[in-house]
Amino acid sequence: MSTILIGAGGHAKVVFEALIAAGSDPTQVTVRADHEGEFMGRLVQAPECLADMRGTKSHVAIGNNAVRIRLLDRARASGSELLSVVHPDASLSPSATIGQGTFVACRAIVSSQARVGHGVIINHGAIVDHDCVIGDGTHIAPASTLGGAVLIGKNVLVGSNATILPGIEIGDDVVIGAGSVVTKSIPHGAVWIGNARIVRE
Ligand SMILES: CC(=O)SCCNC(=O)CCNC(=O)[C@H](O)C(C)(C)COP(=O)(O)OP(=O)(O)OC[C@H]1O[C@@H](n2cnc3c(N)ncnc32)[C@H](O)[C@@H]1OP(=O)(O)O
Repeated sequence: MSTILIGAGGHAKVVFEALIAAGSDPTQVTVRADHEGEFMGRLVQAPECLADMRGTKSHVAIGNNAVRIRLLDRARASGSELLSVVHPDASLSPSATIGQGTFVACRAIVSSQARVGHGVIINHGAIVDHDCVIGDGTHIAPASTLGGAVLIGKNVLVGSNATILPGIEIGDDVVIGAGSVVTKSIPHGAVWIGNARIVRE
């Protein structure tokens, strides 16, 4: 069965190399995007091929959460089997689950009984500790750390190197700035930037 990588930007390069590292036959991987040109030494095909995707596996490799979910829904509706990609140097607990079309990058850790939704990115070196739940279309950016039993909604961006303390709940459509330390639960749609202040001296 041929594999279609949808996207030809920076995130797609990472997913492409992970696919190959995980054992996919490079000759069976085609790259489709809304611009033609070269991608990692191969030609990009125009996206009209997405109209009928029966008999294919596909992975949407686009960093923007909303665009990724839109194209993932389209690929599914066109009959494609949504492929999850786990880099062989990621650590995925046998008791964790990941949804369709999710990507787990090199050196990421998804720990015991974590539940990761569809179309999620767990990027390089991110830690999703035990019992975390991550909603569809969320991106856990490189080197960020979720303590145990953190609950994260849909379409969330956890910026690079952010830390979320254990048991915190994050609503849908939240953005957490790079390097932030999240010490309180965050409601839907909010933006959290920065670190906790001193509360005792
Ligand atoms: C492989 C990859 O690259 S994966 C990519 C992962 N992406 C990321 O990690 C990026 C996460 N995004 C951020 O951190 C962004 O800065 C956001 C979303 C939090 C804020 O973006 P914007 O709304 O555009 O805010 P803007 O850039 O206008 O900054 C507003 C203020 O917050 C400050 N600020 C922005 N981000 C941060 C941050 N992470 N930490 C501390 N301060 C910040 C800015 O300096 C600015 O301060 P000022 O008003 O004193 O000048």
